[in-house]
Amino acid sequence: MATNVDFDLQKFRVSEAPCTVYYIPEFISAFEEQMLIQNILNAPKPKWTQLKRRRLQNWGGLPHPKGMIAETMPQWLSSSVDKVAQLQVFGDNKPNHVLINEYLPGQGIMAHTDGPLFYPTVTTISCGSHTVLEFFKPRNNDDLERRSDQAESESCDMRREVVVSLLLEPRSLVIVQDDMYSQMLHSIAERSVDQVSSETNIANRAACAKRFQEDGCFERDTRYSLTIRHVPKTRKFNFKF
Ligand SMILES: O=C(O)CCC(=O)C(=O)O
Ligand SMILES: [Fe+2]
Repeated sequence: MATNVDFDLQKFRVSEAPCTVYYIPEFISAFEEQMLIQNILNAPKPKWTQLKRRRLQNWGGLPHPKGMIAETMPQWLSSSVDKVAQLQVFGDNKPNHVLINEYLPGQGIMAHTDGPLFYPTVTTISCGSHTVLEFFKPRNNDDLERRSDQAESESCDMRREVVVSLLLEPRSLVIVQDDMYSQMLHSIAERSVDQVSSETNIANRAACAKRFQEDGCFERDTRYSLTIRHVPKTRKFNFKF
């Protein structure tokens, strides 16, 4: 997909979802996808953070309310980050943080919000497999405070009603902003097969490949997601002796 200043993002707006979601299929090529997966898997072992039910890599620094100590992005990641930056969804800011999640079939992420640190924009490139990202209304104000690290330690997944779902195909980019970012929780169910039908209320289904237009069950493969965001507060590392 070519990206330039004349690129019309509005064409990719998911009008069936609350404000605001953009979904761009085939945002990266199959070659770029393979290179990303290869580099993710070649990262040094200490780059992985092992959670109870999935593992992740943090690039660009560790986000912190007091400011992120910024680290240079590796070359293999910066071309994808630049491609997203060209869409200008972060205004004049350049995205400076990438969280990479690995999901084996059957793995997911509990309902959470990404919090005020990155508001109002979060963008995600999917590699290796499709998945279904589900959005929920919060049950109360505390619910909106749930971060993914807290959600991870929750023992039971208290059911909420799905408001809307997005089908994220491999090589796609999804952009979530505004109320959809701040007023709803999102999660990926721990399933190895996703059922797609009119009942599953997938807001971007019309924008997906032909195979997803027919009702059916779709097996997940291993998925790597690159969540690319802008952390406004950064600081230099201080040595304290
Ligand atoms: O893997 C995804 O698409 C979602 C990841 C996510 O929600 C997060 O890391 O906060
Ligand atoms: Fe998230």
